[in-house]
Amino acid sequence: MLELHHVEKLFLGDKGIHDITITFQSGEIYGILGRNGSGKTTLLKCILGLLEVDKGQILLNGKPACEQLQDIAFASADGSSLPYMKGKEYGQFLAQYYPSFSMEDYLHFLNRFELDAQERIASLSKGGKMKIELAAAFAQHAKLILMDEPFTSLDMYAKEDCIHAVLEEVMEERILLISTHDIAEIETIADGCLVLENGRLAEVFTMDDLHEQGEDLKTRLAAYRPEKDKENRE
Ligand SMILES: Nc1ncnc2c1ncn2[C@@H]1O[C@H](COP(=O)(O)OP(=O)(O)OP(=O)(O)O)[C@@H](O)[C@H]1O
Repeated sequence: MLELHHVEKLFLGDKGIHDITITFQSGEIYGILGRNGSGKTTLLKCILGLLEVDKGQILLNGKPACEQLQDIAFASADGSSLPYMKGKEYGQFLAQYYPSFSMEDYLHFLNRFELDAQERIASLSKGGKMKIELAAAFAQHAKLILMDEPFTSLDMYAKEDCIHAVLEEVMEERILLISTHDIAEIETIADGCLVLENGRLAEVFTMDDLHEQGEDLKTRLAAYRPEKDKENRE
């Protein structure tokens, strides 16, 4: 279980995230949605301990998440891999740090994503770099997997592969949080979504509830379109 209690991280000018309280159960996939600048990446970085929170608590299975980094995987479109390494070397590097990292699984995912393990990461395309991140995140066998914009640079086939891999990797003891603007993809895989607006938790819903109400993500998110935009479209 991942619990966030009144989490706050503010940058200059009151930007960041304010008073976020939410709980995710193991076995769940949640989409983190919201307009540009709404706080999605900040939230993920706080959970990962890359940003120190100003207030609040983040607990993974009852203990501070920042003390369990071995159990948290992060795949980001910004790239956290080491570009001067070859794909295979990067896996060997990670295996030294994460006891649960499986080199066999990592190479399996590289192969599945049609990546050459001997190619230098720096020379890969944006989508190629994202695939390295995803392969590393899946191979870490972490209890919590955080993905920041995983679909953005993937082609349609790689998106499909990624979706299948995500679904295969979800297990009872694991939580996946995916920050994304790709609502078609997240609608396919998520159990639920949370929406951030100006750094605050605007709403949380399960996909079952959404569909029972006869809505889809696109219609639900239309409520967050700025008034000016709405007027221009009418
Ligand atoms: N290191 C930082 N210093 C100052 N302000 C920051 C910093 N990081 C983020 N912010 C601000 O905090 C707010 C939330 O940013 P964040 O990157 O979390 O948004 P986001 O929802 O991930 O956006 P996007 O969809 O564009 O990726 C923005 O106003 C951003 O400018």
